[in-house]
Parts: sequence; C-alpha cells; structure tokens
Amino acid sequence: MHVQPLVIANWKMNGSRELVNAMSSALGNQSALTEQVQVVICPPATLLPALAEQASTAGIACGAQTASAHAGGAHTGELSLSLLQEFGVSYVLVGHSERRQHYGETDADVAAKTKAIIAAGCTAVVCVGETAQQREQEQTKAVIGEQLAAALADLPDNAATKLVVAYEPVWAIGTGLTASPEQAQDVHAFIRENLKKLIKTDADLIPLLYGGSVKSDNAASLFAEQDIDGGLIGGASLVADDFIAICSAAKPA
Ligand SMILES: O=C[C@H](O)COP(=O)(O)O
Repeated sequence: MHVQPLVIANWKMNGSRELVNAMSSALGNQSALTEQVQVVICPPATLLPALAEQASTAGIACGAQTASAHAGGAHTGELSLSLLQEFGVSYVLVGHSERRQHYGETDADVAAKTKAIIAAGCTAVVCVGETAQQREQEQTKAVIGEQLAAALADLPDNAATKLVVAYEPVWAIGTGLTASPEQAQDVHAFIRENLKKLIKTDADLIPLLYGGSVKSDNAASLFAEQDIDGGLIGGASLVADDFIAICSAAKPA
C-alpha cells in the first residue's frame, strides 16, 4: 500500500434508511478500524441526508455515485456538486462502467465531471476497466491507458490530492468472477506508471482501488498486492458484517 487504505461502498440503486442506520451503527462500533481505513459510503442520493446525519459519529465519509459537471440550470434530474456538498458529499464516483454502458457517459463527460469534482473540492474516484472481449483480445492496457488519458486531461497541478483511480474489470462486476491478485496488480502497476506521466505532482499519493466481486473471502489477497490500496465494493457493501470484514482486510499489517 502507498497511502492510507481506502474502501468505498457503492450501493448502486439499493439500500434504505434502515440500511443507512444499520451500517452507520455497525461502523460506529469499529472506531479502531475507521481510524486506520478511510471508509466511504455512496448510497443513492435520496439517502444522503440520512447518511450525512450519522457519518461523523460513524467515522465515515459520504460519497455520491455521480454528479453533473454543470454548476446549475436547466438539467432536469441532475445533481450539481454544490447540491451534493450540502449533504456532506466529499467523494464522487465518475465513469463507473454502468454509467458508461447504460447511460451513455463518454470519455469527454468523464473528463468534464472529473475536472468539476476536483474544482469543487471533492475527491474524484475515476473508474476504468476493460470488457471481457477487450481482455480476450489483449487490449486491456490500451483501453485503460485511453480511459485514463481522457479522464485526466487538463487537471490542475495539485490534482493528485483529490484523485482516486478505481480499476474495475467490467467482466468482474457483479458476476462473482474476480481478477486474480496477480491480474489486478499487473493492471494497477500499469495505472501507477501512467499516472506518473499524466499527473506531474505527487502521483504516488493517488490511491488505487480494485473493484469487481470483492468479497470478505478474497479481499485480503487482493489488498496484499503492492499497488492495491483498497477497494470499491458493490454487492458485499450492502451487508454490514461483510463490508466490515472487507474494510478490516484493508487494515495495514
Ligand atoms: O462499484 C462497484 C463495483 O461495480 C463492484 O460491484 P460488485 O462488488 O457488486 O462486483
């Protein structure tokens, strides 16, 4: 690990007030853990007010699953960064493969959003990853190199302190298939090298997360890899015990 471990829960379109309460209370009992591992929860936006009320007692940070690159105006259904920040959001996911595949988010959108997130003072969690077909055709690094170059173009010099990159192989998301620790480390090392070229200052400080069917029984072997600083967790972040076990696996030895 290069930095403080970071584990982010992406609840996607799942959860409830009840889950916010249960998760906040379970994490609130784990202060020794949350002092060592930065834990972030990205619930559906409607649950942010409830999460924001409990986040500091629970020792966690609030995240959003997406945000508009626009500051305001005629954008029906969208949420600006300032609206999200009113509810304590300090991390924002951008370029998740589900947004790219199902909601038409382009590399240009990802770049504009990343820039806006950092300008607002939040941390952008830029998601990259290849499809099964791209991996089979040995295009993994070419695809990820392009996604990174597009997303991180034209960022301010101090961007490293407000940036996280999450490697999520599309074929591993929600499928039960996980990249092996070696496969994940290989791509993370590639991302690390690319970041040094794209971000001039402090690129080593950028946390690199792995996401894609991380569970309590495979988290430790993934997080043991040199360039894996934590995880972006979907399904397993909806059950407090499982999520806490994953966060515990990220704790420094
Ligand atoms: O954002 C989280 C990822 O898409 C991983 O989801 P998963 O853990 O359910 O595979």
